Amino acid sequence: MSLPKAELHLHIEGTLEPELAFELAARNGVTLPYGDTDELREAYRFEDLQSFLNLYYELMAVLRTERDFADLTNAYLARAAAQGVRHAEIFFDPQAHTKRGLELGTVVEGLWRALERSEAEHGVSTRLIMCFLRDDPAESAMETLRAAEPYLDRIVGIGLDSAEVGHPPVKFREVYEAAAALGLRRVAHAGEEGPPAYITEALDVLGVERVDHGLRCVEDADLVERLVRERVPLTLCPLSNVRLRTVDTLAGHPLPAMLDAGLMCTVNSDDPAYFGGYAGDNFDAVREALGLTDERLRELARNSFLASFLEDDEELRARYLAEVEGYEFT
Ligand SMILES: Nc1ncnc2[nH]cnc12
Ligand SMILES: [Zn+2]
Repeated sequence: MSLPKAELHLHIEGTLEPELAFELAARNGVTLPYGDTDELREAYRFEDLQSFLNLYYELMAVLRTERDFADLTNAYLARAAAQGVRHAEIFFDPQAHTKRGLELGTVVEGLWRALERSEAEHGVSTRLIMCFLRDDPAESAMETLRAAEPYLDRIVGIGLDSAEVGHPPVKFREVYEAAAALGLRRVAHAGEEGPPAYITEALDVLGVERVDHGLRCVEDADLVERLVRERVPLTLCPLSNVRLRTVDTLAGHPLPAMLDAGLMCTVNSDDPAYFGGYAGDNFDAVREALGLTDERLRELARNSFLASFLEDDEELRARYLAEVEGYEFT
């Protein structure tokens, strides 16, 4: 769907399509344990978040040089632009690369090569959000934050991702405090597989401004009421939820009830190469499976720009919002 939208929950490593994975493997002399792209696609049947993460981290082995990160990002931006994405706030997982021996600079410079040309080449404005792996020690996150200080002019904020259950937000209290002191915006995955209490903790202990997923808030009426009252944006990822089995079917997704409750929902793609679709595909899928009206879809698009970190360019945000209001559905 070409409805103008911002993508607020997108892991750049999760945009690695099988074809590009094999191309980069050949370029870098990396052997993948899959014969071809069809065999690799066969592996995209996930039981839960962890079974996906295992493949996600395995395939990162093909990303080795600045050029690889630039090519990956350019490929994403082209696909996103074709689906109406006008602004993208992009996550990356520095520790997943530094633990493989890459320099943080290789990753950031590579991403930046694509991002700095994105508005001119793809018509997509961008921001970069550095995520910490919550199943790694908090000390590693703190070291990563310190290592990123030379690049903070290119990084708008921090996030928290990877295996959620057993790794509550409070584990990263000091890291988030340090990031806040550096002027970084704060988001975190919470309530994807983890309990509603993790959402509350992300708000109260980490001071997050958006909750990534936040799906399981629906289990706690008081929490829903709070999220509505405080207008906390939730970056939902419907196709991801189906593939990772956090919902049984797309038709049973709580998105319509969440919108009816007054929650500030947005729709995003998470790891589109793995979950069957980019941002526009997610909009198409919820329209089809959940019967969302055009005005509901417009609300989701409006929310995406309102929830974006465009405070440094309110003129651009206003332009995007005007595009949303003027969009004619087909
Ligand atoms: N959906 C997701 N949840 C947690 N960590 C992730 N890393 C990449 N995608 C993720
Ligand atoms: Zn995610």
